[in-house]
Amino acid sequence: MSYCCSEVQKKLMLVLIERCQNTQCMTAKVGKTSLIMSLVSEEFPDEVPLRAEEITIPADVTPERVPTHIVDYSEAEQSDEQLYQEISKANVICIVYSVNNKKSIEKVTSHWIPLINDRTDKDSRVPLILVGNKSDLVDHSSMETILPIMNQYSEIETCVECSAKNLKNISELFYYAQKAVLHPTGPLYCPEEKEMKPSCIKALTRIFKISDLDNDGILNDHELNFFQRTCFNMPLAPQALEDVKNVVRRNMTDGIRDNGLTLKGFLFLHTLFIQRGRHETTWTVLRRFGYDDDLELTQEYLFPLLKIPPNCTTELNHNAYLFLQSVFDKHDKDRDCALSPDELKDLFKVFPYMPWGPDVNNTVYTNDEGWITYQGYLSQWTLTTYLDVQRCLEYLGYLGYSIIHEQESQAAAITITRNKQIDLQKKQTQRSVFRCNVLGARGSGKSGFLQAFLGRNLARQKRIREDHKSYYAISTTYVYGQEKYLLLHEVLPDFEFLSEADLACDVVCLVYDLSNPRSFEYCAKVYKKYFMDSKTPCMVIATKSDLHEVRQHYSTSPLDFCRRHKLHPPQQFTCNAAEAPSRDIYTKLTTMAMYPHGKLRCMCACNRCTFCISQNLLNSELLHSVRAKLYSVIVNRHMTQADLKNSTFWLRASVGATRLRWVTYWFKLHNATLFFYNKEHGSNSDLRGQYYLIEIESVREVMWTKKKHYSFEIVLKNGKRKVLAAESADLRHQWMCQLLQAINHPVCNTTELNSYNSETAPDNKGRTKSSPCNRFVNNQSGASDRLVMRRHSTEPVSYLWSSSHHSAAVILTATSPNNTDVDLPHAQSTPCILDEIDQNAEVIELEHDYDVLPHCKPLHTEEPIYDTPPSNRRLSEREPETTENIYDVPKYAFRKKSVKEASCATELPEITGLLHDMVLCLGGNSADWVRATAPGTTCQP
Ligand SMILES: Nc1ncnc2c1ncn2[C@@H]1O[C@H](COP(=O)(O)OP(=O)(O)OP(=O)(O)O)[C@@H](O)[C@H]1O
Repeated sequence: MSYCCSEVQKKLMLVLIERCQNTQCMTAKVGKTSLIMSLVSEEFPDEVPLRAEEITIPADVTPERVPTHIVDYSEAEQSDEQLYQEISKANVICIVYSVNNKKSIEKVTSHWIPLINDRTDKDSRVPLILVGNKSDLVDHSSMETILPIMNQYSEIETCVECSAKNLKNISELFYYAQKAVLHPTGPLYCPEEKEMKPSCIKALTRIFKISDLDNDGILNDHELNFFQRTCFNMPLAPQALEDVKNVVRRNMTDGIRDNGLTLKGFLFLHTLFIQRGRHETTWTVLRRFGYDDDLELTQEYLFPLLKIPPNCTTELNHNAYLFLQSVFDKHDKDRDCALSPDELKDLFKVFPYMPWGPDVNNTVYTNDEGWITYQGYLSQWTLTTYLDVQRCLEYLGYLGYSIIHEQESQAAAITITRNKQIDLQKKQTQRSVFRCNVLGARGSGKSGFLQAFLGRNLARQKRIREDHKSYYAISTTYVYGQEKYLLLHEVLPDFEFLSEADLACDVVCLVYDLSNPRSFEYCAKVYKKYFMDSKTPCMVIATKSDLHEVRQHYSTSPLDFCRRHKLHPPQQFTCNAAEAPSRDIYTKLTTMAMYPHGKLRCMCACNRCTFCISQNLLNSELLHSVRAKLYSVIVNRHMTQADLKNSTFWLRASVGATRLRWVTYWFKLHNATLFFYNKEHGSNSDLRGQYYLIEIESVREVMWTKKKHYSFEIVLKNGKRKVLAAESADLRHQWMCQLLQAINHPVCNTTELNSYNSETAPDNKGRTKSSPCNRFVNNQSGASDRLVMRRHSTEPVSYLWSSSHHSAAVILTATSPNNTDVDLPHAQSTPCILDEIDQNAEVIELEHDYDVLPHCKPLHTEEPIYDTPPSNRRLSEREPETTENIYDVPKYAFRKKSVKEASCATELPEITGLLHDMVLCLGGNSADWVRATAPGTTCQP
């Protein structure tokens, strides 16, 4: 339950008044000071002072958690002036009478209520509580006399009979006093009419609409649960939900439809709560949805604090877009991806006013019927967020963003971008919205340029009414695959009075009419005066390019002007075409805005100017082939030096995602590179690829038992592995030594390559182990890990292993299914791969980039196989605990529940909030309810 902050902070002042004007009355005191003293000391005082000291009850000991001041009034000690002062300060006033003293009851209406009303504003009447003390002295109730008074004066919130002597209803009296302040009846209900006030109906209707997530006019079970959880932090048990609906069904005909609660049923329930004195339920709902005591949305709710540092802009974040998307979907009933006038009206029903005027239709994309499309709708929100973030927050508040998305405040929807200066320094930006100011002389075609961005040609633009004209246009463009918003703003052509806002933007468009000789002059002047020394990129646009171009009456031509100022040449543009105008120019503008440092390629398409001619030359076939030749010469320079005649191995590589096919390659180690070719003794043209030794992290021997592959593995620094295999153990050893020496591994300078024959030492599961092997150099056994310098990787793994062919090796690239590290012996346990190796396969053409071979069939393994027992691996290399691996749910979710948690899990949710009140209000007759909700005798209007 969340109250509005200001409400919780409120200090509640309670004034108890009783005044005796004659001695007779003095002897018959009604006992207000005794009431205060009984509350404080919890016993009836024998001796009572004329007036109790002002008492402050701290928030944590009051039922509603509000600090409460109790002020006593004594005529003997205080003047009328002091009484009036206390009345004006009070939030609630208790008028105490004595149940056995008729005169004191009469004075309530004859004296006290008029006196208080005279001193308070009619619209903000202070709530009154009638307190009948000394109930211990009579055996009848004063309620019969009091009820008509309550009906007569709406400011009387409640009445309570109590006894200071036997402490009956003392704490209840103060509870009602607090309640009268925190949950007043006045704004909600009209006792005379016996119905809710229009402002309350309006607020609850808005709440209903927001909670009706699918906008079908019914709160279904899901929506009711969401509502209950949102307002009362408590879900509804399914049975309880049914009970509630049954209760509404019994009480009215159209309160339930299609098994859901209608607006009528919803309002009926709240009327009932209020009538039965459960105002706090309605108030809880109202406050949760941002309302204050006057049923206005609070400033804190609509305008949460949001500090925007200079040079930063405001954008909607992903969550906010998702929310707005759901709002659109909910109102686009005919699913045509556009909002018809009725749909738009329905969407804004939760607003106190219509926020979008007809100009919005000329600011964003619309469909053929002129209705705002989905894209247009999001664009308009983006525009509001960018130009006026406070307004955006307000609108989001009306739509209930923070409630539906369970956010702290509307401010959670906003992203404040990085300071633009930092973006410029770093030469990169994360912004999504870029502003382009469009400047130009009168009639130069600015409006046309804006409207063309929204896909409207001249014919369509002519249909726009002058009073519906917009000076903004916003839509999306794609720059290098990223979707960005470009916001065009038409600046009034008031040369002398361009404000800072007119100048501040990410890119400038200087527009001139090429058919008007006086048009360019304005652009030139504006540029020189405002933008020449700024870092804002500028683009000159020659509009109406379908018309005859005339010479501009300016000292230099537009093209020369652009050249002189290092601007792009003027971009020709027209919106006078049958089809929608091209969007290229807007993409270019966005690109310039995003990368103000970058140089765009020539954007002119005239094919006449120098820019176009050089561009064409650069793109020409001739230049391309020269460039390619140069490139290949440089790249191959290294290889031409290699002695290609010395190739001694041929290798195969896998191709195909589902079925492994093998390609044979010949490998050659030259200097710091391992080349592979299509052919044995292949020339440069047969070169298929290479590995640089610098990329090799380790080399080790691997082997498996079934096939006699003399294999060794190269682990690259990027985590990939290649398994090569020689036709004999000797050759493998030589290759390994060569490679190890090449990567400067010390082992190759020694005779430490072991002659351990793994074929003779399979592990007890029939798998082979990885082991260095070199029977020609040194036949020591053991130390099998010494050449193994592997690291576990989550990247795809590659295998290479030997074929039985002379001087050949096979390469297989595979991706392990779960990105787990799989070793070569593992591959042996997947016969599907091995069996498909065609040892005699012919050369098959491979993709050029060997390292990006298509993925092969995923490997299905029951258990991973490691060179070293998992316990020997470093902690970081170990597999996580299986329990953590098997379940998607994190481990902590499986922890043993505490007794409290366990009991919570099995129990049904506690019945509180809406349901609680429904049960209380509707479960029995009113007398039962009065007893249930208020111990002691209380009456409500
Ligand atoms: N390609 C074109 N061919 C012929 N007429 C055109 C062309 N483009 C625009 N116009 C016309 O030129 C006139 C001026 O265009 P537009 O209103 O776009 O200019 P503007 O710069 O926005 O003017 P203002 O400064 O008065 O707002 C309009 O009447 C428009 O119909």
